[in-house]
Amino acid sequence: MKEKLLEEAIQIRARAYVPYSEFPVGAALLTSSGKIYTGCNIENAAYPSTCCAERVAIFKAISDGETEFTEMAVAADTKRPVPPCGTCRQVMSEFFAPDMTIHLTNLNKDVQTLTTDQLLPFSFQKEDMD
Ligand SMILES: O=c1ccn([C@H]2C[C@H](O)[C@@H](CO)O2)c(=O)[nH]1
Ligand SMILES: [Zn+2]
Repeated sequence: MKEKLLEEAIQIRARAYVPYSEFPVGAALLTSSGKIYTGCNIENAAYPSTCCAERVAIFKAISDGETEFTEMAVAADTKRPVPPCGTCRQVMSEFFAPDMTIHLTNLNKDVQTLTTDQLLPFSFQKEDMD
């Protein structure tokens, strides 16, 4: 499944709306029921209104009623496997198990696989507000 997710993440970059950065990113998220949700980055003339590929994929899945995820892939044309931004890491920590695997890649298919907790250790959680 890892290879399929990497391929889908690379392919969905074609749908990215990136007139400002010209830097398309793709993501593919696997649910525990076996469904794949893809996402691409969607930019805006008001730059901070941009949504990253990772969050588009996660929010598509959540809005479809999905709650359990097993694996994610993220791809961009980078020298090293693309590192997700801090906001996406925080959103991943909200919805993914601490030991869920996230495959980061580039167009050479160099892959770095990390867990949610490795991407954002000591993340703020809803239990911290109890
Ligand atoms: O992991 C990442 C890193 C960057 N971007 C997007 C945000 C913006 O559209 C562009 C440049 O930062 O890349 C993502 O979608 N995911
Ligand atoms: Zn991000």
